[in-house]
Amino acid sequence: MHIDQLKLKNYRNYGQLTLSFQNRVNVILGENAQGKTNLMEAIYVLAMSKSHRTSRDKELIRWDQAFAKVEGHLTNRNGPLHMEVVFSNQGKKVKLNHIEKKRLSDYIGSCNIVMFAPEDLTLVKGSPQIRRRFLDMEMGQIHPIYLYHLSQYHKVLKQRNQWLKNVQQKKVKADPAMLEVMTDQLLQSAAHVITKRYAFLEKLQSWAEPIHLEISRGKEKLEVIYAPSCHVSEEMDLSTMMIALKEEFSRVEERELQRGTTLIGPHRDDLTFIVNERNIQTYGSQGQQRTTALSLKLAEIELIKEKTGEYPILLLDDVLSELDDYRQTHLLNTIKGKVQTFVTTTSVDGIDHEMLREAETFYVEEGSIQQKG
Ligand SMILES: Nc1ncnc2c1ncn2[C@@H]1O[C@H](COP(=O)(O)OP(=O)(O)OP(=O)(O)O)[C@@H](O)[C@H]1O
Repeated sequence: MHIDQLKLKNYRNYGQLTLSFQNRVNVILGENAQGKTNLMEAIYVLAMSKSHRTSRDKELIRWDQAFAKVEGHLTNRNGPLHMEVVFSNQGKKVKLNHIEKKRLSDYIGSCNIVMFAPEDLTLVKGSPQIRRRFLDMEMGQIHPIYLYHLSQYHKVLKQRNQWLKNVQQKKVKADPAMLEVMTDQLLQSAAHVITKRYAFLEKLQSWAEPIHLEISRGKEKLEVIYAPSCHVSEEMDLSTMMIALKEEFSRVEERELQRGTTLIGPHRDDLTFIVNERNIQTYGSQGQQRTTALSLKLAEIELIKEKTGEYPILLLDDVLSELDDYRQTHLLNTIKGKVQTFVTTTSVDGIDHEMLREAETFYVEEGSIQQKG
């Protein structure tokens, strides 16, 4: 799958912009703060209908403008595809082949994207939130139904948390029947989310392990493990998981009423990365963490290919220079000739790879772009 043309209107620091891309590698060159990441973000937004770096859609609209529009002509295995996202005061609208889609899950998944940005290098050591976000974003693309269960979960979680808070502040009575209704609703979506996460991780692991072994020159065995916030396990099917969750919720009920919030569930779950049987969150070197992040991204690319039948578009935002020569070469060799790739960098000096020499180059300066073949 690839993007042939991207059009932006009032997006971040771009007024109006139309760019045509090469099927393979496109290099976006420019000084700091000129709009390189904004361009990558726009491609991400086109695919996912939201930004990878902010949840506030308003930030995407160019200052003092009423709306922002990202539009793309793409080609996938079924032929040409037109995608469009508009942000305005009335919220967000998405269109697929010029037809508005009311449900985002009917839109997301039409264009698969893998983004590798400096933030991803904190995937291992950063907060659990970063790892959950990684799971949610990646899974949402290949299993739109996952997004449905996840949004149901968050909807009920919000209500349940509000109610628990009201009880804690003695604004409402702790009615056990009320709590049970909300808990039952919550654990149903929770069970869907958790079983799907387990299944996804098993697949991801099967791709990431050999990739990681290769990048570490045969020295490191990577395991990615789901770390749930309560006693559930991979072997449980959906109904067993619901029964287990019910027990877990009754176990923490009193504490939840005291604390005024939901203490267990997918919003508290995490991932653990083990290399050669050691947890690298605690013991990993910087290099091991980088290699892990890279292995996971490369695994995702293969996973998407396996699931959808075609390679995703790859966005490498300012990360090539963060990797050493060996990892850079490994990354570029892996994607060579098969994945449409966008690379941003302030300079190509330190990156010596035939792929970049053959690439289309775009120079970004203060929200305007010049193309050089
Ligand atoms: N909504 C907006 N409207 C107008 N300009 C914006 C908006 N949001 C961000 N900008 C501007 O975009 C620029 C940042 O662009 P971007 O993040 O793409 O930088 P970059 O080229 O990737 O730089 P770096 O190499 O430092 O990451 C800043 O000058 C910022 O002021």
